Parts: sequence; C-alpha cells; structure tokens
Amino acid sequence: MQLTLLDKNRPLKNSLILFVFTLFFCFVGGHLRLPAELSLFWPINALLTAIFVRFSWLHRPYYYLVCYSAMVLNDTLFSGWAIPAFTLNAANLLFILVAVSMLIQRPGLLNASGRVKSALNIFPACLLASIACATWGALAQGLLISERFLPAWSDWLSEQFSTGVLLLPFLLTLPRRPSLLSTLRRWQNCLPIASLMLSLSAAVVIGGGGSLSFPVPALIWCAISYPLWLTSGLTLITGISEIVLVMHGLMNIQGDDSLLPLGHLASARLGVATVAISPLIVAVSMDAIRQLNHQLALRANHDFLTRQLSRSGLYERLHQLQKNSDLRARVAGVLLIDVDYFKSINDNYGHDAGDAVLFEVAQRMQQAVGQEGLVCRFGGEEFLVLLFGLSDEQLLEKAEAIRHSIMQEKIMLRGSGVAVTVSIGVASGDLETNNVSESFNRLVSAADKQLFISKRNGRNQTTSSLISENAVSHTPA
Ligand SMILES: Nc1nc2c(ncn2[C@@H]2O[C@H](COP(=O)(O)OP(=O)(O)OP(=O)(O)O)[C@@H](O)[C@H]2O)c(=O)[nH]1
Repeated sequence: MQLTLLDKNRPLKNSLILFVFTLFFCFVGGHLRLPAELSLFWPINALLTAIFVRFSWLHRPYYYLVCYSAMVLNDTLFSGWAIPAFTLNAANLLFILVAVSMLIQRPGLLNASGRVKSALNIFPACLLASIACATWGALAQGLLISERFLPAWSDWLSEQFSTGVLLLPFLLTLPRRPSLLSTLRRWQNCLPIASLMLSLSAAVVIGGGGSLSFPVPALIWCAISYPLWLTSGLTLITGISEIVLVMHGLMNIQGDDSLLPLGHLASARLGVATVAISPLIVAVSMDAIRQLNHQLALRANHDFLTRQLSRSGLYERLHQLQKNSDLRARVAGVLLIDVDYFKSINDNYGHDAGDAVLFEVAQRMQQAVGQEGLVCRFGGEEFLVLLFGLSDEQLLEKAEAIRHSIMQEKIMLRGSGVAVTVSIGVASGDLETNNVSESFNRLVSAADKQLFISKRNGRNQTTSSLISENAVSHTPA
C-alpha cells in the first residue's frame, strides 16, 4: 500500500486525508449494502485498521476522532440518522481500536521474516474486534430500533469478521511495490490461479453445502507458489466472489437446484474431500521446507573447502551436546592448530595449491582424531580439535600424533613434494553446562596463548601448560 500522502509532520493534512478517506469508504460501504450483494462487506473498519497499523504514528486519539467524525457525518448526511449515527459508529471505532491494539505491537508483520507468523495474529485480532464491535452495535441497535439482540449481534459479527479476515492480511502484507508480472512471468506460475478459477467454477456448477470449500486446495497451492500479499489478495477476491455468487443465487449452497444432478450429500462429500486434502498439501510443503532447512543448516555448519565443521558448526554442536547433557563431568581438551608459513605456500605455489594443502591437512587431522573428537576449521589456516575426557598426558599425546601425521608425508604440489608442518597450542578444562560458549572461549584463548609460544619458539611443535607449571614444548622430531 503506497500511502506516502501521509506525513508525520503535517497533522492537518493527515486529518483531511483520513476524513475524506473515511467519508468516501463509509459512503461506498453504505451503498454496497443497498443492492445486497455485498451486504457482508463493510470495508472501512479493516481499511482504517490497516492504515493505523502500517502508520503506527497515527495511533493517537486525535486521528481516531477525525475518522469517527467522518463516519458520523456520512450517516447524518446520507442515512438521515442523528443520535444513532453517534452510537452505531462507536461500534466501528471499537473494532478499529481493538484490532489496531492487537496488531500494532507486532512490527514483524511488516518485515518479510515475521510476516507469515504474524499474519496468523490477524485471525484472533479480527475475532476479538468483531465481538467487541458486534456487542456494542447490537446493544445500540436494540436500544434505538428495538431490534432483537442475538440476530443483530450475529449480523454484526459475521459482517465485521469476514470483512476483516479477508481484507486485513492483504492490506497488511501488500508491499510498497508489488510486482505481479515478475511473479507470473512463466506460464507454469499461472497454474495455481487457473486452478483457483476452475475450482470456483466447479463450486458454481456443483453447488451444495460443500461447494464453499472447493477453492481451498487451490488457495493452498497459491500459498505455496506466490508471495503472501498475492495469496491474501486472491483469498480476498475468492471470498468476495463467493459472497456475491451466493447472494445472487449463482452459487447455490442449498444444493436443491444445482446445475449438475448432485445431491446435498455428494456436494458435502466433495467439500469434505477438499478440506481433507488441504492439510496434506500443507504437510508435504512443510516437509520440503524442513528438508531444505536441514540442507542449509548442514551447509552453514560445514566448511566448504575442508568438509570439516565450520566455526559456527562447532558452536552449534557444543549447544547440542549441552542440550543432551553430554558435557556433564567430561573435561574438554582444545587443540588449536595452525599451518606454518602457509602464506609462503600460497605465494610460491598459488592459492589453489594453498587450498589443496588445507584440504589434505584437514584429512590427516581427521584420520588422527577419528571418532574421538571434533575437527573444525576455525578460520583461515587455523584448525581446532575438541576432545573430551582425556587426561593432560593423553591430550598432549594426541596433539603430537596429529602433528606427526601431518608432517610425516610431503604433500605433492605442482609435481614437487612440499613438507607441511603445524604448530599446536593445548588447553583443557571443564565446560560450564550453563555457559558453554563462554567457558569454551576461555579454553580457546588459553590454547591460543600456547599456540603463540609454539610459533615464537620456531614452529612445528606443540605447547601445553597442562603438564608442568612451565610450558612444555615438543621440539621438532
Ligand atoms: N589458499 C588459501 N589461503 C588462505 C585461506 N584462508 C587464509 N589463507 C591465507 O593464509 C595466509 C595466512 O598467513 P599468515 O597469517 O601470515 O600465517 P603464515 O604464513 O601461516 O605464518 P605463521 O602462521 O606465522 O606460520 C594468508 O596469506 C591468507 O591469505 C584459504 O582458504 N585458502
């Protein structure tokens, strides 16, 4: 909805726009009722709700008063009401106030990620707003024109609720620049709309109690294929069409003179079938989404080049271990491993050769660690090995085994064997189960200090502060 006409700093202009807008749609709404085909359609409440939610700075008593006075003026001018114009329009105002207060705290509605979830809030918001509006409206109607409460209440409720639920999802999700053409560029993308038209036609031809639900599977197909605003728009059009078709008798939900010789039961059976198939379609698409999410998570958690855990994957794994209580009473050992003089490998043999070295080093590391621990590419040419339940001596032995496995055999680069070595820093300690990330980070920085000592003392060695008070360095073998 492009409403740049409204301007935060120009209250008078805003008031005028809101006043004319309200007056116009009250007038339209009033006249839509006369021919009866849209007697379930009173759009101004939903329209104003959408405006107040999208432009939350309008949510002030002053602007509500402006809209209310336009509603009263419309009824006084065109319906010849006096006091009823004040009391009945208070019901409209009540709808807007309740709906806006329930939707305005949810700014997620206006950004893509929160839209689907937040759109579901429209349903309870419309229901509560309609109940409030219907209760006030039916009471006022009873007092003013002695109408019975329950029929009046159900009229108000169904009118407000259906209008709100049809209009608001569309109005609240409509982007500033909707691009219908890009969505429907390929003919296959038009199939859901075509099936919607087909199902609506089938509902007209078949008729009966079940026919109202015939478009549901097609609408779900639209929901899977199109953006939220377009699906909401199509739902709105379908809803209005059904109401108009029923009012004109073109869609015969009584089912007694349907075009096809189908009885009530046949129509109901078809209706039930369409309802039953709808959750299935949603379930299948949800399954596809879950699989996609799983693949994405796998990609995010693994390093593309070395196929080992990525840094974020390691933290994710730590949180899983924490959730499963697998960290309890198990000392954690961190080996921080950095390839020596890696820059010169890149410089002498090229970046591709550097990549190949990283891959080979990771493979050798993984073979040395086996199932005992986790290997992670921590960043650049730095790796981290996480091991659980090893004593300080065992940890140092493991670090040395890794270092030897890497230097043991030269790596072939452009036809010549290159000796690659690594420097290692070792640290160990308990991971606090209620604060895994922080205690793990402390271990990493302790290991990093030891790695620095390994580098400073000439590289290709392991340093650990665990064995004696003084750092132990294992000089090149
Ligand atoms: N080929 C390749 N190079 C990388 C990658 N990530 C980081 N590097 C390079 O790794 C090099 C790291 O260089 P330095 O931090 O100077 O370390 P170094 O040359 O190994 O020296 P020391 O660590 O002090 O032994 C940089 O040149 C980075 O560009 C990668 O994914 N592929």
